[in-house]
Amino acid sequence: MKSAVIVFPGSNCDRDMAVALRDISGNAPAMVWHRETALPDGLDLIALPGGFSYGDYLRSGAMAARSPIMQAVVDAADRGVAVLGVCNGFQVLTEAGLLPGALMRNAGLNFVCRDVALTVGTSQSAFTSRYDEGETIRVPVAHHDGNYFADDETLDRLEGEGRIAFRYAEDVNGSRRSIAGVLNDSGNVLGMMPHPERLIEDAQGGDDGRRLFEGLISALN
Ligand SMILES: NC(=O)CC[C@H](N)C(=O)O
Repeated sequence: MKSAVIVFPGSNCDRDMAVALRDISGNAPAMVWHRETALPDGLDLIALPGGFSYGDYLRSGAMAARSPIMQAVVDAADRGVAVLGVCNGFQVLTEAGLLPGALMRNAGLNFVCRDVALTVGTSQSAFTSRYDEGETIRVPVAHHDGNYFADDETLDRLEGEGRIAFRYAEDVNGSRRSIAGVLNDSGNVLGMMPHPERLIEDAQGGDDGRRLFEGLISALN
């Protein structure tokens, strides 16, 4: 599998994402600085990592979504290349219009940094194929802007089309309908606030995040 990790000024989970992709796929991803305007040829996966791009100024992800590389990311997503946005990466994907909705300040106005229980919303996507629908997993979150908002019509459509990949199984940040991760209408773009790349081996306290990468890699190979 050929992958790339986009690095923005203020990204801080780019190396964790690179280690997860390298260890699980056997190939190190290309690290692509946000000022580039083209991606490497033949990519199977583009990962937008967590962090605090542009210091979260304006709105989390808003300025990164306008970085030069993002046009190439949008074009690749439109061609069907898999795109995974984690935490700040999810915020960038909504700001770039690749996913519906917005990530607002957490309902409690606190930065939430802990493992949370998630329910898998669908196993009918490359990203979630190694999970069972309805399964509960534990994955860490670390964010202050994870409160997912979309209007009722959008939420109904996401539910009806099986595009809610993960839900919080406990109260975390006030997200509407407990949404923790959503897919685009083609199923090749996933944004999620929890960090699967931080939980890929027992030394990290568990490996519930590993199956996301395993499923994706087997679907893309
Ligand atoms: N870990 C992260 O990616 C943090 C995301 C984001 N900047 C927030 O705190 O909401």
